[in-house]
Amino acid sequence: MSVLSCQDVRVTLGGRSVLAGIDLTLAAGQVTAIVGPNGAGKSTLLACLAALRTPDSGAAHLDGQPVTAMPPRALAQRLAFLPQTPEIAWAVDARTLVGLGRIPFLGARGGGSADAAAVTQAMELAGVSEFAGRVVTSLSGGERARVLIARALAGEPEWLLADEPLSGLDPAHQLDVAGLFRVMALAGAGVVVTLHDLTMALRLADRVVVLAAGAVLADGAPVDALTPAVLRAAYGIEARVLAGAQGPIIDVVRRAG
Ligand SMILES: Nc1ncnc2c1ncn2[C@@H]1O[C@H](COP(=O)(O)OP(=O)(O)OP(=O)(O)O)[C@@H](O)[C@H]1O
Repeated sequence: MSVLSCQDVRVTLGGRSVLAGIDLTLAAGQVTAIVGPNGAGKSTLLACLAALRTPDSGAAHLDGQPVTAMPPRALAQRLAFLPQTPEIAWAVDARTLVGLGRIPFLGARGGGSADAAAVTQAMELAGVSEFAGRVVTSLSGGERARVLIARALAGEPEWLLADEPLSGLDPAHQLDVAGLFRVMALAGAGVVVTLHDLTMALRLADRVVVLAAGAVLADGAPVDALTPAVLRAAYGIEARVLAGAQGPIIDVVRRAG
């Protein structure tokens, strides 16, 4: 079973400690949600795990190898990163964009039938087959977000690190994408997502890591990590965990006094 981890990761930006020594060991086959207030360091942590940022000290490892020392192509064959605000500068059609997810696997002669099949399957899984011929810049924000999820899936990654992948999606598509993450985890992939929707974190994740001010405040099964006391300390809110029809929901009552 693949393991993605980081040890004593520290990042200082603009003279401020953004990550203050993070230790995490993430197992594949699980959905892990990283939650926490704005500026807590969630995106910075994800970037360190994906080798997109080199920490000032400490390191992230994939199966014991420092991610920043792995050849980018080898890492990209195993790990896909979905940024929070992806830019699409090219007016290409959606199928071409999703095909970019196969780049780490292409040989000198370009893609073959296996690559084409992976692209088709990724578009089906993400529910974007109907957009195949549409120019991506003409798609709505949520449609584009799902095409980018398909691009990440096209590489059939062992690890998917996604920064707020559900923001901008309507409730039905949030459920679809959450279900997709579950299917990936059941198939053995490691899925790590940052989320602001705490009820979604409760329902979607096997494990929740609560970051606040660059430190891990809680880490465990969702109902153990997202307690009223943790939410008060992390966000400064009074919240209740209620029984909903489909499982627990988090009712945010007010700011803590
Ligand atoms: N280049 C930079 N210079 C100074 N500070 C920075 C820089 N980049 C990020 N930061 C700060 O680092 C902190 C952590 O940012 P990060 O994007 O990791 O937070 P986050 O938890 O993902 O927040 P959000 O929920 O708002 O997306 C923020 O306070 C941010 O302003």
